[in-house]
Amino acid sequence: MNGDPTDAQDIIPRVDKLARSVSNSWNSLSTSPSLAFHPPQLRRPSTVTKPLKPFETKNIKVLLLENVNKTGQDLLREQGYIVEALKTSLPEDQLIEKIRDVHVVGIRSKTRLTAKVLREARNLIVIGAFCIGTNQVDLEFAAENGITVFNSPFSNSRSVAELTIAEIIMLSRQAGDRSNELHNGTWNKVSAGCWEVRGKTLGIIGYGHIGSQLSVLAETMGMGVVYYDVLTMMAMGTARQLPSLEKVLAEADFITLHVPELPETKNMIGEKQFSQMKDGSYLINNSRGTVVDIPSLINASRSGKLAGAALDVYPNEPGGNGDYFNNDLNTWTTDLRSLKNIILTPHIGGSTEEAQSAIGAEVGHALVSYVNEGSTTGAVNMPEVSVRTTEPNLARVLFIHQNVPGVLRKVNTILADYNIERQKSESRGKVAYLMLEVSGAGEQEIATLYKELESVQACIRTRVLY
Ligand SMILES: NC(=O)c1ccc[n+]([C@@H]2O[C@H](COP(=O)([O-])OP(=O)(O)OC[C@H]3O[C@@H](n4cnc5c(N)ncnc54)[C@H](O)[C@@H]3O)[C@@H](O)[C@H]2O)c1
Ligand SMILES: O=C(O)CC[C@@H](O)C(=O)O
Repeated sequence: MNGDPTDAQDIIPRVDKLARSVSNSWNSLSTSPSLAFHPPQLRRPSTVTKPLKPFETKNIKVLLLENVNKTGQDLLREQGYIVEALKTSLPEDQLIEKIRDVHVVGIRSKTRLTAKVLREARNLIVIGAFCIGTNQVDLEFAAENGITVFNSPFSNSRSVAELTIAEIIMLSRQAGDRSNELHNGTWNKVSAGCWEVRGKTLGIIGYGHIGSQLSVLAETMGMGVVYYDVLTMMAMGTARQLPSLEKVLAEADFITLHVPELPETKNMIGEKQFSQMKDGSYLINNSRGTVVDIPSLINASRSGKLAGAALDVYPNEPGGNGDYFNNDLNTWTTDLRSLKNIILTPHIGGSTEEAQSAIGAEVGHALVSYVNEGSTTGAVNMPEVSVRTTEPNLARVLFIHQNVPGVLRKVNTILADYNIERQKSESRGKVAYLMLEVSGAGEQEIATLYKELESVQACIRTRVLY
């Protein structure tokens, strides 16, 4: 990352340097910025052969995939980081090649950052998921290897809720089919099986950010709302929480899914659940493709049990744009395309200018704040720690370590001769994060301190900002 080839043999004795901008509002340290860290798989005592030096911001390498919004890209470029932005995700082999060298990676929903991929990402310190879902990242492996993950928990929620409202009306009026027919030259003016949504019941599965926002919008259109959530959630307006999925399925005219991808939500709606729905009901899935068993949906649609469906997400989605649905992306793609009154959209629920720009700003700021200051506020897999200071001439130590007894004692022994100005520590599962600032340490002392901290058995990753 300092321009040397990142050969594992070379890295072991090397103290890496990362950039720290002096010219941005996130930078609370006014001293010459510098940062050192050691890659996770090199977590063992090593000899620091090069002294720590203040470093250049241009040494931070960022890889952005999946067309991350310009707001986010600009924010990172303004820091002086070297940013490579690609429009698509990458197949695993190409991803592994690219990710080897970078300190920051930004993705959306298509890039799978598995343990296999992350193991190769020896310089990676942080992942930005420029979306809500983080199911595409092995969060536990990342945390246990000192890689912090950020997302944007609600910047696109409104966009998803609005799309869902549009789909409820479009399905209820069979407007998608009528539009397709007219595109093909056929005038087909019918009212049979077309309904107003006023007075109908919407069943929301997963009453979080999106589900609860949708609840408010649906009530303003005169719909009744019932919902199911594993947690007890405060009802918006006159909505009612029901005690089971089955009860919501039995009562609602429209079912809409807003749960995360989890082992418990896989095929949450299958043959049995379709049989529990009202005849002639509608299903909308704008959450994750694994939540609905597609062959069961095809059966329910063909049998007339379902009067319509809208799908924005699929168990298997392509990494970029193209004519994938012509080429049987999944075994059932052709069957799905042949169904009546089914709206198929290419995972665009959160794809609005407003949402993407807000996500770019939110995740971009979180990445800068982590790289430049070590702040994990809002991280999805790390203990949340941040320290704000305006004092000059401090060295900030960031120490991610295994959450085992005795570590703080060892660290404080190492630091015994320094004046610790402040110290914060938090744990989360198997990982703990200690952030502290010392005054009066020169470059040589910092190099020694770094070396000693890094040799603590439980150390996962340490960086020193000065
Ligand atoms: N189509 C898109 O473009 C798009 C955009 C944004 C989000 N999403 C997806 O939508 C999901 C929901 O988003 P959100 O922001 O509302 O998330 P959220 O975390 O705010 O809410 C999810 C809710 O689901 C509940 N839940 C979890 N497991 C459940 C289960 N087994 N049964 C019932 N309820 C359960 C949770 O308790 C929570 O209240 C995201 O995880 C993401 O995968 C899709
Ligand atoms: O933009 C995307 O690719 C994902 C959108 C959505 O599914 C999310 O999780 O926020």
